[in-house]
Amino acid sequence: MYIVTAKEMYDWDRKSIEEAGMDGKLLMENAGRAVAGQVEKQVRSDQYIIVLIGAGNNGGDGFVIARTLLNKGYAVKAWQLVPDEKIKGDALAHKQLYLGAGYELDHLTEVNQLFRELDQADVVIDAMLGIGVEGKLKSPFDQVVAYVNQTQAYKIAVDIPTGVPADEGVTEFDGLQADYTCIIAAPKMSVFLQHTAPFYGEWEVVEIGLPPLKLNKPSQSLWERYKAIASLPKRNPFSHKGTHGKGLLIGGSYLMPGSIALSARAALRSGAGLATVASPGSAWPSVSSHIPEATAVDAKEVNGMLAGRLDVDFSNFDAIALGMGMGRSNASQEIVRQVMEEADVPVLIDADGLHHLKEFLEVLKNRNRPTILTPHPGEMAGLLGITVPELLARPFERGRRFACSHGVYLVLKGPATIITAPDGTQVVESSGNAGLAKGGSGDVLSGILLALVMQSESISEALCNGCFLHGKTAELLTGERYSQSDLLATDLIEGLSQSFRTFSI
Ligand SMILES: NC(=O)C1=CN([C@@H]2O[C@H](COP(=O)(O)OP(=O)(O)OC[C@H]3O[C@@H](n4cnc5c(N)ncnc54)[C@H](OP(=O)(O)O)[C@@H]3O)[C@@H](O)[C@H]2O)[C@@H](O)CC1
Ligand SMILES: Nc1ncnc2c1ncn2[C@@H]1O[C@H](COP(=O)(O)OP(=O)(O)O)[C@@H](O)[C@H]1O
Ligand SMILES: [K+]
Repeated sequence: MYIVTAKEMYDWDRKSIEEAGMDGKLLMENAGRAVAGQVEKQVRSDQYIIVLIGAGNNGGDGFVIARTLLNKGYAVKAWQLVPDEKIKGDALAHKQLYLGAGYELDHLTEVNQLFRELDQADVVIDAMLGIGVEGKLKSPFDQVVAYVNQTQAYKIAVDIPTGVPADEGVTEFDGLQADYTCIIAAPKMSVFLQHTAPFYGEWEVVEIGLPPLKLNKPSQSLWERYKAIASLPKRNPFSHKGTHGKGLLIGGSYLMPGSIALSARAALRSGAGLATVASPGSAWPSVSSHIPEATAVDAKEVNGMLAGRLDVDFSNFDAIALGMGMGRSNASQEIVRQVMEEADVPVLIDADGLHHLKEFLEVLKNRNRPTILTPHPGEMAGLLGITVPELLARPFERGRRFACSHGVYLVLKGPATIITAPDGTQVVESSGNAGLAKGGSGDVLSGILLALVMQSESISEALCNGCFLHGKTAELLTGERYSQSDLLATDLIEGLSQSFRTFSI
């Protein structure tokens, strides 16, 4: 499923009408009917529904929704919030169909009158503004949105909650706080941004009859369950341990032995054939006690942290993951540089590895084999030299620019993880929950990603599937045995079995 900007959505609309011969009024009918269908699943016919209608095509959808629900016997009142002359084009055509069907329309003359009605409503359908919103909400929408937000009614937004921008980059706005949003045709970018996503509530996308073959393909899409099921690695009955990849994991330190142990264990639980750990000797007993299946290589250390160069032939491995629990000692930086310059295999860099890498980012451009960076927003902001709020205001654009200019795969982690390929293609993986907001989940993810990179033809698919398994495991576990509060990274590793059995079929 594609993720669109407002411009891409308008472009789809235009192409459907101008090049594929669709009729704008038909698209609006389809949109309104599809939304009404979702409303019917959630609302009883004895509940009092108010539909709030604005001036543009979002308001046009509102007329269709109100008419469709009234046709089916629902208790609906439609309120037009703008003067008659503001309603034009397809929206006007649907207003006329609404009135032609004999239904009543209330006009906003005095807001307190509407507010009294809103106090009585069980359900409010927000068809005030959609993707056409520009700037801060003007009167009366600013007052109406503020009032609706504090009512008890169940709030359903059409396409996008009023006031919320469709695109990234706008951080100051007043938005309607929806319980549920019925999104038209494709999710907008703001569904996945941390400052806008909460306004959507639960959301679903409805299909409205746009002709897919005639539409431009946006460079952002959403990773979905069916894609994971089709592309997760399958075990060959005649395989041996070498078939599934020999991974080298570099990291850990005397005071942080847990991270690398979590990564190594997650890699083996995710199908890797062999996991070899390069950690300081002082950390190794602790690491091996958590993952006896892993082997070790000798590594020099100073003050319990990796130091100097590793005496390892990187060509003996199929991929490397670097940085988990490594610590930030200057002495460890040399290893990061060595791996980046000498390892002719895919390399994943996480955590403290990213901190060291920041000092010599130019090395990325010289690598012949894939490099994967897996920062959380704090680490990404550090790589870019900006603040976290600056990053989160435009994570798609910032991430794309960085991945393209440095030639890397970027896994920008968060509630919605944005995976960018070096060609700028972006996939959002949005599974998981706040059970993952705990130290160690990132280390588990690194191990899963390492394993999948070694077992997949496509790096992008491996990264999407790795994030999918990580998030889905958290969902499965918190739906059964655990809660989001008590879930540990170690539980996540053991829970991977359940995800593989569910999705890798
Ligand atoms: N394929 C498709 O794309 C389909 C799209 N469809 C639907 O169309 C929607 C997009 O419709 P759209 O383009 O008419 O924009 P929309 O969001 O209704 O707003 C425009 C109005 O808002 C007003 N306005 C703007 N900013 C404002 C502010 N700050 N404060 C106050 N007012 C403000 C602006 O007023 P003006 O500035 O002109 O006074 C103008 O009148 C889309 O979300 C979906 O629901 C479906 O029907 C089916 C097919
Ligand atoms: N609220 C959340 N919802 C979904 N996923 C989350 C949430 N919080 C964190 N995650 C996921 O958990 C992981 C945390 O990684 P990271 O911050 O590197 O953790 P750590 O370094 O502590 O192990 C990422 O994959 C992130 O996407
Ligand atoms: K809306």
